[in-house]
Amino acid sequence: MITPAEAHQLISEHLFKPEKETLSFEKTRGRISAEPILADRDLPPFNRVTKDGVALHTASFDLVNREGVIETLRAAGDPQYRLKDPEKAVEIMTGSPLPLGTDAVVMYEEIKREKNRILLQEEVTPGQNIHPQGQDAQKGDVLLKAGSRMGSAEIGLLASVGKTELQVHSVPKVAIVATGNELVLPHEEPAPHQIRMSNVYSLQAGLEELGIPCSIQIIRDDKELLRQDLASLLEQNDLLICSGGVSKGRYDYLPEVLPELGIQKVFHRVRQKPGKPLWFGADRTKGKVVFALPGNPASTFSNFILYVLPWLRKSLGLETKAERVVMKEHFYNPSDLWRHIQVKLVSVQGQLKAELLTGNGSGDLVSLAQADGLISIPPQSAVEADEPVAYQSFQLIL
Ligand SMILES: Nc1nc2c(c(=O)[nH]1)N[C@H]1C(S)=C(S)[C@@H](COP(=O)(O)OP(=O)(O)OC[C@H]3O[C@@H](n4cnc5c(N)ncnc54)[C@H](O)[C@@H]3O)O[C@H]1N2
Ligand code: MOO
Repeated sequence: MITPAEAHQLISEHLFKPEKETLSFEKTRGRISAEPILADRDLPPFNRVTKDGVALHTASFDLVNREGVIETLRAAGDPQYRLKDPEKAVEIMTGSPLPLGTDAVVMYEEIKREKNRILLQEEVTPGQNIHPQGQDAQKGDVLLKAGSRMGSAEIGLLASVGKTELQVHSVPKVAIVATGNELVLPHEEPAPHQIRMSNVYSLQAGLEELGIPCSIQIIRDDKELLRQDLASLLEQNDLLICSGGVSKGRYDYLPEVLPELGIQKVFHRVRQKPGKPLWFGADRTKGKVVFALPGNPASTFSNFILYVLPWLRKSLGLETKAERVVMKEHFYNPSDLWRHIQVKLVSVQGQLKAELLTGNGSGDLVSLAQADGLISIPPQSAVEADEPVAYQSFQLIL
């Protein structure tokens, strides 16, 4: 049996090779850019007024008596105005270009006003309430490097620079496969010996959070059916994520059927709990990869987090950050397997610490829903309270 580190090494030798594709900017959520995003003009594009009030020229306006007259009114969206009489002021709105011939804006709250006459209540400094042209970025500046993940803020940025189409890395076509005769659909009433399938929906939701669409297929524990259905799924997809049917059971056919379909086994079984029976295989010539995850809910989910996600990250050219978290309490792992333990992050005197969740083993989906992530403890080793340990968050950011 191989170690988790050896499994990671082997997985990284069979990465998906993304191509470049162009998407409309609103559709890029979760995707990784394949080109830099440049400022198409200075940001802000003009000296932008940041308060509703009046613009004036500090050297010409009567700042001794702090009084003067409003020459005109301009709204945001009006072309830039040029002050005609330097001793006067322009009534101006947030978002307008600063009128030529003025160098400060006084907000309404600091003005007393009678018709067109104004009396300033406070000192005025040149440059106040002005967001200078090009202060955030200059035309041609790189705002986001190629390889950036498109989230909500990034999509707003694309809109602001008029980048309505973006080259991104393609993502693998993914099918999620549930196997098992005991499984029924979530809306069905299970017989006493049946269970509602849940794993595939966790995986689907996880992939969707990453901007990766997928299909779901349920296949009964029937060798011939598996052969047929998997063959057609392998035709149409780059990645299959199976859940269940990889252990020692009489009906655990995947390790036998997948190689018959050209998916060579890279490894089966990892020295870890949960998720020991993890099976990974690939068809190098066709560039297909299969993760067959053990069916217990906690095993499926932890293997997805610990192996499938890093595979996706590496395939898309993203680094995986090695996270660490401080333990709240002591833990000893007496077994010869790596233990991946669900933890909840709790605040202890202002510091986040990992509290162990003692669920009911790999089949326990209830404790999984309370966990924030997993810590990994090597075999026959202890971690003490306040000691940092390897941590993998359940937050599915690629
Ligand atoms: N003789 C041995 N038996 C088992 C071993 C072993 O080493 N020797 N390993 C155990 C471990 S560890 C795990 S984990 C499981 C993995 O088994 P399978 O991958 O073959 O999974 P199944 O037997 O099909 O299902 C296990 C369990 O999970 C439930 N399940 C399956 N699919 C779903 C789904 N989509 N949603 C919710 N729950 C699902 C299934 O009903 C079973 O209860 O094998 C041990 N056995
Ligand atoms: O490795 Mo299994 O996941 O303990 O139940």
